[in-house]
Amino acid sequence: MSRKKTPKTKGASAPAASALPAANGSRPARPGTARPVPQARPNGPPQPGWPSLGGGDFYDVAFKVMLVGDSGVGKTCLLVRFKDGAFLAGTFISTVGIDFRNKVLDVDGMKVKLQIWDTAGQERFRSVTHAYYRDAHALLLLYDVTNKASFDNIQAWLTETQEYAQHDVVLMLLGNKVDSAQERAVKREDGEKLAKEYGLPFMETSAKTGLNVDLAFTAIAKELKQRSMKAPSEPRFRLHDYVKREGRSTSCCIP
Ligand SMILES: Nc1nc2c(ncn2[C@@H]2O[C@H](COP(=O)(O)OP(=O)(O)OP(=O)(O)O)[C@@H](O)[C@H]2O)c(=O)[nH]1
Ligand SMILES: [Mg+2]
Repeated sequence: MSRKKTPKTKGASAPAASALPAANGSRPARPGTARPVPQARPNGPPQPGWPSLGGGDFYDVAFKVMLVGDSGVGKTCLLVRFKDGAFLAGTFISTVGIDFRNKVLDVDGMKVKLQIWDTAGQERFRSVTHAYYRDAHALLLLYDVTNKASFDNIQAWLTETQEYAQHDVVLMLLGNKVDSAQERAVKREDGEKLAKEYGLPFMETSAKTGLNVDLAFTAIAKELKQRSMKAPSEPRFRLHDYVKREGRSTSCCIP
């Protein structure tokens, strides 16, 4: 069994479209940085005595996750919340092209690296994002609960997904900005109904408070990890059940 270390210069499988710069002050998107396939190690428990994983450099298996949805729904903020535990308040700076961040999670004793691609929601970048769908192992479809149009557009995003993504891609629907209760324009039940219609796991999130943010990515990591194991020793992970059980609603909790 070998434990992988995030290479300084990464593989060159991503479409060249990632050469577009990011306008949001994060690292510019670089070409050729995506990993094409889950890099599963042979099954088995992690070896003792490996170097400290403090820097998040080492991983057993890696997956590519994409955030998609209309401009302004909070994709970049969700990613920043997950990666850095912070909220990008203030002026909204729309993503240009595509950007990514890596995060390694400990999932039941295995280091799962998520390479998370933050796409631009603006129409003019659509052709850029199309090129990335095919390598994605999971897609998080976001709408903004204060913006009905972003919810109505989810069907169009699903159509794109069907057209460009792998048929077995893991999907999850997220209604973001639930902290803005006064401005809510999409009821939780409507999100649930849409999710049910398409057979998607669903949660409401807030990049501002952090509600359900870690949970959404952890659920995806668990599902992808399990799928990558040829003969899983653990009981089958059920994404829908997990999200239903663990997801919190705005009324019940402080994240
Ligand atoms: N109240 C609240 N505001 C949020 C939340 N998430 C994002 N925002 C705000 O919504 C605006 C848009 O957020 P972004 O994350 O940049 O949106 P995006 O989906 O990445 O937009 P594009 O890059 O254009 O596709 C910003 O002003 C954020 O501060 C949230 O959970 N709650
Ligand atoms: Mg963005």
